[in-house]
Amino acid sequence: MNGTTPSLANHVAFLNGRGELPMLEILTRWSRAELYLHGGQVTHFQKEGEPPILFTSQCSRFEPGVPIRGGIPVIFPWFGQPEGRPHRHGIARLRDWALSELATGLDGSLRLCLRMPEVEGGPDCPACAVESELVIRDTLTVEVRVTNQSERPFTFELCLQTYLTVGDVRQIWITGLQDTEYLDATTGGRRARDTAPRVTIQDEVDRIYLNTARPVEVHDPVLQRTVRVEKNGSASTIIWNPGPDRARSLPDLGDDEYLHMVCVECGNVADNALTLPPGGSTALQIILSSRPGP
Ligand SMILES: O=P(O)(O)OC[C@H]1O[C@H](O)[C@H](O)[C@@H](O)[C@@H]1O
Repeated sequence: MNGTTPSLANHVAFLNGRGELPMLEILTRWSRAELYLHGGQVTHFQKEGEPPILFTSQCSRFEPGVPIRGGIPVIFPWFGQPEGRPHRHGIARLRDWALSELATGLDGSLRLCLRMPEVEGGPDCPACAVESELVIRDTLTVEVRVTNQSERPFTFELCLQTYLTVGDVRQIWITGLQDTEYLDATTGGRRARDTAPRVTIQDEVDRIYLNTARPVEVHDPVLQRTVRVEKNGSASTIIWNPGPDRARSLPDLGDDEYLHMVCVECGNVADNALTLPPGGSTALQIILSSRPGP
């Protein structure tokens, strides 16, 4: 390390997090983040002088074998609960990932690489490698790469299920999805087309928008800011808020917490599921940023 590179020790602490699970706390000159090796999951990202950008439930469980409710779960190799699959949203959010690289940039950014334990191949998932790379500064960049290490084509779904903090979900509006077809999970997956310039949320919303590469912005008049979710390598965007009734049925989400979150998930799911040839790789990237004003 040369003299101009900021020292890692001043920026990263290895801690026992909630439930005694291994956690990294990361400080940069712009921001603070937390990352659990469980699920390889970022659970906190906050810019100096702003409310957190990511939401994590106060009621989340932090236990081996159970997903963390909040932050940015990695969903792979299936989305939801297809018939015959053992867990909702796949295996990646249940595994303990390993830290493979940690480095400071000359500008003061922090870069981390993580690896999901090797999948040797079985009925639920063929042999594959799953890695992620995070860059933390005044923005948060997360990239997940999947490589098919098996000898046959591998079809799968992949998604970064970003939970964003909002002041009051009933007052936000979401842009970037106009004229996009979606599957509405609240009506059994019925197809519809969003013609409105803004998505607003007054009750449960659970939509898989298809064939859209556009960034999405969440405009928040209560927190007086706009959060932007840019993406690369993603054809689907999912918008989810459980609304009051579903929130009450989720044991790891407080009854009123649905008011303070919205998921803007980027990936390739449903019609946009990916197929990799043997040896093939794919990368999915999101970049989260915020600016003042709704
Ligand atoms: O409760 P989970 O398994 O974490 O799923 C939480 C939510 O994830 C996605 O957003 C899906 O579109 C929703 O249907 C689901 O309810």
